Amino acid sequence: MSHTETHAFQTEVNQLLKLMIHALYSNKEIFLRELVSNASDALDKLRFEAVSNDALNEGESELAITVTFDKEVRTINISDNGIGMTRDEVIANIGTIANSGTKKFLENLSGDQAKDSNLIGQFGVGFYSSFIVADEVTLETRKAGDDKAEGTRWISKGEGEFTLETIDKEVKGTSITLHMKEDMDEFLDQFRLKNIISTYSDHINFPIKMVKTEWDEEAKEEKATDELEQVNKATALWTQPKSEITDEEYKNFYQTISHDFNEPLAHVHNRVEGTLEYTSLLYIPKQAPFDLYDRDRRYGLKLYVKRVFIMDDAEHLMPAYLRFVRGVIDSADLPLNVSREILQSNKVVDKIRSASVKRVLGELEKVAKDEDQTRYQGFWEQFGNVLKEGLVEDFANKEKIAKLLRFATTHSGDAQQNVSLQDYIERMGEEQEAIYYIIADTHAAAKGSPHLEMFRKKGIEVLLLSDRIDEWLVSHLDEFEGKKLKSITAADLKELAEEDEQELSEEDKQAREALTEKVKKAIEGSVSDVRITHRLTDSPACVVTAEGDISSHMARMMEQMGQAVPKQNPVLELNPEHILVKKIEQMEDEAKLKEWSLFLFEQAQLADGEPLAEPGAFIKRMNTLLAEVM
Ligand SMILES: Nc1ncnc2c1ncn2[C@@H]1O[C@H](COP(=O)(O)OP(=O)(O)OP(=O)(O)O)[C@@H](O)[C@H]1O
Repeated sequence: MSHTETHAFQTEVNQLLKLMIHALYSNKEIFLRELVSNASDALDKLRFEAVSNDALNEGESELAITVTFDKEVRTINISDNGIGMTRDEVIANIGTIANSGTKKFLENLSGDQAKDSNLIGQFGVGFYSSFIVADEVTLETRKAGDDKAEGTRWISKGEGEFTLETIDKEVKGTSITLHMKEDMDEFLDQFRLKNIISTYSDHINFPIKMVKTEWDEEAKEEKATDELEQVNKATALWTQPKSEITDEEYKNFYQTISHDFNEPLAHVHNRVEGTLEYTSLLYIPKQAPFDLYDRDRRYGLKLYVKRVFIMDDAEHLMPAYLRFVRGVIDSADLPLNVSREILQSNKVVDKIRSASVKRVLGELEKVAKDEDQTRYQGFWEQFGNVLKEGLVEDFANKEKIAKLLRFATTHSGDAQQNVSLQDYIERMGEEQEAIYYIIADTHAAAKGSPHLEMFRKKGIEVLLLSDRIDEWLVSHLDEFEGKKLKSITAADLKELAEEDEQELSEEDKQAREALTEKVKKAIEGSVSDVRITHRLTDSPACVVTAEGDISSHMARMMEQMGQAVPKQNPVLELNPEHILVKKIEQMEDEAKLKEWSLFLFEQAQLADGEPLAEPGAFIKRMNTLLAEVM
């Protein structure tokens, strides 16, 4: 005798369900696409596993999905004779969110349903979409090859709990019955269901069957017969010639394989024949999933061998920096029993991968060249920081990736990253040799840095970098099209100095030397050197990294990551034209000189976003100095 156990959903599942029902209400019919897509995955898995273990077929030769409905009792049923699930798998897959990233994400929701529902696009839709249309869902499943008495029935109203029961199940696979909500009559209709299937699931690789109906002349209506008929084409979309596939079909196929309810940004579809034979259909999504930065996240490509599904998440087919690409690769050259280990060091895979990467980058280049920049801007906002990883990861395509980068710069001054390195070079003056950048913790800090003063005055554009990965990025991108990339906070910026120095008299030069010596002596131990600046016009002082040292921004990042960073003193640069510096130059009293010099040093550190060693001492010093002059 079986007994019924009641389990509570994880709180996160409840939250997700509520959000999904709210967000997808106007798109209700996708529940069918999602369930059919899951059924198709289950058939794919069975077909693959049965290659090496025929017993899993349990004597059934045809793999298919059946969709039926019952108007009287208000139910729709979607069944497959695929791989099925064990009881433990049901618990793990349905009603739990194993992924820690999901939990973290949900903790960040605002509670404002309208606002949060925009975020649902970052999730896969999947099984839970059943609850948009159903007030109770019954899932019955049995793993292929298991004892027929070992089936599992899962029932839930989608309100906090589900029950589990062990049942006899004759046919392997999964059967899902949706008890439809009161206002969902439209779906209890042959024509409507058939229509949804042909819109979204025509190219599912397996037959989808419905009960055949016949016109009953007497009753003047369609009547069900005992026969089933196939209602989809069941041809894998990627095997069709490009010219015969509509945009709508490409879009629907994307949504089916990705469980993403947004449209894709772009796709590339190629058939390759010759020494290698394969087809690839690759999609670039519009919106990043919430777990794009989660290390445990699965990758998006499905691998097929001669139309037989082999595996999901075939991460060797795309490098990590293109992990957002979804789609299908179907090879005629790999063996059916190919494993993840074999994929790791396989020449065929390497070739497919490098050609696929080129296609994706080529497509991005095309989108980037569009006159209307909104599509590329959208892509960049979602995936720009991931693409930057490619500069380090993919040496062979470094140039191509560098061309796809976009930056905020002093040209417009706003935070939007929309300037390419090519745009920058086109705007460069003839005598400018380098591409200049500044890195800070935030865009505002970069934009407000005193280091920019001279660049502004001379009309030289500077890249304003403030993404965490940027420090790493510039350390791997020394040059672009023959122009060096140079930090404006680095020690030597001689090119800015030359013209200034030529105009100086010998006397002025000596005075400046005396000034720097004096200040250096006054705050010895805090700075590695004191120099006259070429960078400032309005501020009295700034700090720069001593030659050979790592930048202060990098040092801060390393400290945050718990790494030991050797103590390094910066160079203090003084602006001799500034009134405060002029006053210091005249100062005789050593104690006073020390206080003023420290004060300049500390404010320069603050302007650089640098935390002060002793903030309390700084405030005290400032107040004393203010009181003196008031
Ligand atoms: N018909 C089915 N047969 C066998 N297993 C299934 C079936 N439907 C769902 N599952 C299992 O439940 C899991 C969760 O399904 P769900 O639709 O929630 O997410 P998913 O298919 O993994 O897609 P995504 O997370 O991208 O939305 C699946 O990964 C699969 O293991």
